[in-house]
Amino acid sequence: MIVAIDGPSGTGKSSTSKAVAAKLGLSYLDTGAQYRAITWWMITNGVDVDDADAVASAAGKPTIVSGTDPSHPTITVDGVDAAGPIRTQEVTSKVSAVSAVPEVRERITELQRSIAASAGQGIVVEGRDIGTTVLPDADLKIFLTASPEARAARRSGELKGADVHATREALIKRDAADSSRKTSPLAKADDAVEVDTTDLTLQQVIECVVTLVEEKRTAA
Ligand SMILES: Nc1ncnc2c1ncn2[C@@H]1O[C@H](COP(=O)(O)OP(=O)(O)O)[C@@H](O)[C@H]1O
Ligand SMILES: Nc1ccn([C@@H]2O[C@H](COP(=O)(O)OP(=O)(O)O)[C@@H](O)[C@H]2O)c(=O)n1
Repeated sequence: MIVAIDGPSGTGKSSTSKAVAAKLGLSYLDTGAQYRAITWWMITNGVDVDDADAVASAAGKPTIVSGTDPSHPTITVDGVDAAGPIRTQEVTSKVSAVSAVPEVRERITELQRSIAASAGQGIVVEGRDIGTTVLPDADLKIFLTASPEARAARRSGELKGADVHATREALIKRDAADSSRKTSPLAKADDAVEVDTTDLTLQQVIECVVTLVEEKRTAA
């Protein structure tokens, strides 16, 4: 069972995917964490993230390893735990530039496909282009949405004290960059089920996705 969950930032992809995977005994992959990890490596190694050629030449250098246990997801870069550093404002503001570079996407997509192929019990993979590009044959595709206001309120709740207005503007800017890039943009697959989470609790979203997976399993 391969489940692809895509959507913009703050729609609930990570929390939903982790909970659904844990409940159904599936593995879990946060593909945004992988793009954040390669961005962190570029920053740490002095690569100018706005120089696409420099990013492309360095794309093959870091070794990124994702742990796929939904109750304890991990990410390392060259053997170093990157879970903390990949969540800084600096990485968040630079990740869209790095993830738009085709050589980066090629490398990370290959990694994602090999992780999905080796997940014995199945996997929930969340990101921006999973249903459209990475795993177009996924058994179930979900596209989560929510209003920019709801997403900004959720995100600024996490980043304690962050200004909701500034958070909303940053989210909108990142979505626009992710949706307009040439290679594998953020997009809903034609066969994805769209779930608007604006007025749903996280628990309701989890139940909705679990029901959809169970329906697929029964039909298979
Ligand atoms: N339906 C929901 N209602 C309220 N808060 C939610 C909901 N879904 C997720 N959240 C909260 O919003 C924040 C962002 O969720 P997250 O799963 O990280 O989104 P994404 O992975 O899409 O960026 C988290 O703090 C999460 O607990
Ligand atoms: N499949 C994916 C996942 C993430 N990304 C990029 O990685 C960034 C960070 O993704 P994320 O899922 O960690 O973002 P948040 O929703 O947590 O803010 C996105 O803004 C995209 O630029 C991507 O290009 N393709």
